[in-house]
Amino acid sequence: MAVVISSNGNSKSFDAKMTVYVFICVIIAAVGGLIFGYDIGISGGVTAMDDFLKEFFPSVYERKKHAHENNYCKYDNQFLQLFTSSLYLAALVASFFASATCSKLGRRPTMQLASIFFLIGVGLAAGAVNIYMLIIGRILLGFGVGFGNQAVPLFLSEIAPARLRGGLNIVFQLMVTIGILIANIVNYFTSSIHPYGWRIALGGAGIPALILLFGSLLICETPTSLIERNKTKEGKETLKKIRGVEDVDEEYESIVHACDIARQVKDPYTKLMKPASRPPFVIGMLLQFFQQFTGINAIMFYAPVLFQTVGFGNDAALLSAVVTGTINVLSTFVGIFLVDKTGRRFLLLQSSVHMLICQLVIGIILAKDLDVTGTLARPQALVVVIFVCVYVMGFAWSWGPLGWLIPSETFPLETRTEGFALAVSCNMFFTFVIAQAFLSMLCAMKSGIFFFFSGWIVVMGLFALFFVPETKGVSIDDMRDSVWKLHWYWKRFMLEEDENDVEKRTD
Ligand SMILES: OC[C@H]1O[C@](O)(CO)[C@@H](O)[C@@H]1O
Repeated sequence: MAVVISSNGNSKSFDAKMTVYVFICVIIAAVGGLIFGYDIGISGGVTAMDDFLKEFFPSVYERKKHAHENNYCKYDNQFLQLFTSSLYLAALVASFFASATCSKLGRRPTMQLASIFFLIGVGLAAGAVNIYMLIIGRILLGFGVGFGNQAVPLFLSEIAPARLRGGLNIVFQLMVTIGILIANIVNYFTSSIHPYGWRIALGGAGIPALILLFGSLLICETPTSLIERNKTKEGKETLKKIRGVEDVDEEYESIVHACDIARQVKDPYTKLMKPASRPPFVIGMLLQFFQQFTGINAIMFYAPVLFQTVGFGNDAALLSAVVTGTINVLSTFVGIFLVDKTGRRFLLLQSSVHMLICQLVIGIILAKDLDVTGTLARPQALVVVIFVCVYVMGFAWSWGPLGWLIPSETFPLETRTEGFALAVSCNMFFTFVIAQAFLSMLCAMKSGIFFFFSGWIVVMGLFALFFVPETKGVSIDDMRDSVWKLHWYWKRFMLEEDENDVEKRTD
């Protein structure tokens, strides 16, 4: 599969306007990110709603009602965690199928399939009369996420003029954060609607799913996908339409050339295992692991539960989640603004120190000041919320968007989509692990969970310091010469590959 993705806008620039049509396409496609964010944000609120618990998890409800002591454990239930995490497991599996439909059928049909999965999933989850319907609904939503997260970033990158690709890449993450925020607001209002507020909350995802379904009838297929599937004439016409200029020959030729090279690589997954692929592969996969082990989703999924756990009432807990959601969105704009100015490394390193301090402060307050009923006095609870907010800020301008941006700009073209697909499924896998384990970990480790994540933040900060080179301003097709070959550690893999090539030639 051949995809031309540039994320820093420094690759060859072709004549192109930012057309209204491209703008509409970007907004419609990015609705896929919004649905993903909505699903992330909604489950924490729903699992804190009494009506929902009474209907599907009566034992958790009873425990919650009588929870005075051992407050950390009132939500610890594998089925309840499965409600949240089944979606990510399904998305992980689906992203491999989505990678195939993306190349065989195109990006647009893959997005349409995503919206159909979303709609059926929403119907089942919101209309659920038993736990099976609920979980199957979440699984179908997960298929939607898998198909959407594979197709949308590729679509955005291929449709955007080269000089705007970096910013547009982060629009995906921006929409994710907006989706989380909308879900937090919906949770806040629907929690007081009895007995079916939770159905409205889960059903809310139907609106963006419909927008994606009908909106995707208006948008075009990407030129790369058309040319890749030998629809060269249509590809060229589409390129003219989205670029708003008549002379697109140079860009058209470059896509044809990229497709030719990519076709020569018979097995991109084998190629990914070769030494020369080691730097982007290791960095791409580890960034996903680290992104999730910052502990962000412990906060995102369970913010309302977490705030309740540390002593806020139901309403106040949901409201605090709305505040963190707003900070998440606003701080992502900071990331968009800074990423090409300060560079990637600065953001990764700054935020590691920043997030480490926050996690430690939260951990220390909880360890010291939680009383026997598991609640905090108001002043300390307020400090916890403030540090959660400051923590979210740091994540939102660094490990959040860079987790998607760096893998999309460091793989060479011939393994770019496969590498990216692996990164997406890796992200889903670790999101699943955190979603499934967090409540049990919170129950077992108590405030220690924050020290656990602090430990990982130290590791990722050191990894960024020693192993993530700066890619700002480097053309994406020049990573090998300008980045990897000059890096103190990664250069050995380039030399190994060069030596292998020489040996092959002399044989
Ligand atoms: O904004 C936070 C959200 O961003 C992600 O890392 C995706 O990039 C999610 O896993 C997380 O919930």
